[in-house]
Amino acid sequence: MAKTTAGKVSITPRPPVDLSGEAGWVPFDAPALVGESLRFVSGEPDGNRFRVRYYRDGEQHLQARIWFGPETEGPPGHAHGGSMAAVFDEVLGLAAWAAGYPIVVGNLNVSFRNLLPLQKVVTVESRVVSAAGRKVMVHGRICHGETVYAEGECLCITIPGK
Ligand SMILES: CCCCC/C=C\C/C=C\C/C=C\C/C=C\CCCC(=O)SCCNC(=O)CCNC(=O)[C@H](O)C(C)(C)COP(=O)(O)OP(=O)(O)OC[C@H]1O[C@@H](n2cnc3c(N)ncnc32)[C@H](O)[C@@H]1OP(=O)(O)O
Repeated sequence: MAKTTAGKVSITPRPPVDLSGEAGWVPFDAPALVGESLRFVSGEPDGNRFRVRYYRDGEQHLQARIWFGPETEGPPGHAHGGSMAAVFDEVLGLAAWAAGYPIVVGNLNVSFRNLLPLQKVVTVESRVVSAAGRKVMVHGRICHGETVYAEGECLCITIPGK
């Protein structure tokens, strides 16, 4: 933390983080699919909130590598639950779009399983598990290795005319 000449507090940018994917993952260009609107989570790739990179795995599932920066803090030293919910809203909604469904999120259930330490790179896995009529169900989890930090169940509703 440092004071600028105008007296405002500025937060020192953190160094680059490794958001590389696993073998067989292919980078996924989210803005090319849905435009530049995903700024709440993905908008500051060098900032201190989230840093995100999207991939598709060998089975075409959307995967995200996400760094939860210091500005996502909730419990001291750990990510705010709402920050994890925001990540699920974007990643699971985007997973439905990537699977060909023009949707908005109608309902999102999040189970917080473990406190997520700040400044950790985690993986957000996603699976489109069903599609019936206008309802598309997408499941996901925020995890690192064997540790699951949160699980999300997302009911997406297709937008008529899109
Ligand atoms: C001007 C609109 C622009 C829309 C966006 C356009 C383009 C988007 C372009 C790019 C997208 C960019 C990024 C995409 C990637 C990630 C996005 C992030 C995800 C989000 O950040 S997105 C924001 C948060 N999201 C909302 O802001 C939604 C607000 N909301 C609504 O817009 C309506 O509420 C809607 C459309 C959901 C439904 O409204 P509706 O009138 O079209 O349809 P209806 O109510 O009849 O529901 C039909 C059937 O779904 C069931 N159903 C509905 N809602 C349910 C619920 N909550 N729980 C359980 N079941 C539910 C009903 O029970 C019925 O089921 P049944 O047919 O069996 O009766």
